[in-house]
Amino acid sequence: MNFGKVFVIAGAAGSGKTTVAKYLHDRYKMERVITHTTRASRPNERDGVDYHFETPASMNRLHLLESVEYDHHLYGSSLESLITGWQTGHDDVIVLDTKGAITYHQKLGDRAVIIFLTVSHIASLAHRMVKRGDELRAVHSRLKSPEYHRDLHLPDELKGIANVVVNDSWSQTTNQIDQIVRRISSEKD
Ligand SMILES: Nc1nc2c(ncn2[C@@H]2O[C@H](COP(=O)(O)OP(=O)(O)O)[C@@H](O)[C@H]2O)c(=O)[nH]1
Ligand SMILES: Nc1ncnc2c1ncn2[C@@H]1O[C@H](COP(=O)(O)OP(=O)(O)O)[C@@H](O)[C@H]1O
Repeated sequence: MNFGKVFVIAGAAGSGKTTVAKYLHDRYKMERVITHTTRASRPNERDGVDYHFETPASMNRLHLLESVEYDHHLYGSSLESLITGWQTGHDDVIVLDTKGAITYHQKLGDRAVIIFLTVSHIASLAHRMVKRGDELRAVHSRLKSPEYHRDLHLPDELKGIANVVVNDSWSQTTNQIDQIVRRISSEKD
């Protein structure tokens, strides 16, 4: 089988990770890797499409490549789902926290293309979460969590490795993402 790349989208809550993952799927046919979580689904989220929604017991039975605790809930991804994506002949795209991005870099090396999203004004993150339809209680919990504050900044382990994209203007973001995809694809040739 032809193993491809996995584009790992990391960054703070509300920074646009899911939006960028959807763009990479729509524009470049990348396969979205659906990860597992024990958190409750949000309005408009569907099981098997946005996440595989799990109970702590069902999460425990999975064979995960890596897993993390984020804002009191478990999240994890499997090697099997990466391989299923590559079997389509396309690259994969996955949305992870920065701890997961570090693990992917350590385990997969150049096969993992890390994109770290940030914004110029931190306050816009909470506004985007509210606009997205998150419950206010969930937004407050997120803003209080140490993981949210940790993921505002690029971790030392990914300095010089991750492609940093400031997602203030969507048109500038797509330009930058297009440049990254072109560079990676020219390195493959
Ligand atoms: N390490 C890791 N992180 C994950 C996984 N699935 C989701 N995440 C991350 O967990 C964090 C919380 O995700 P979510 O509850 O959907 O909140 P959001 O960032 O506001 O969209 C985000 O940083 C996700 O990227 C996974 O399988 N592994
Ligand atoms: N450049 C941008 N300008 C304004 N809103 C944006 C931008 N990028 C994403 N959004 C919006 O911000 C909200 C959060 O984006 P999302 O992709 O869900 O973030 P994350 O997955 O990182 O939590 C969504 O409603 C999305 O449509």
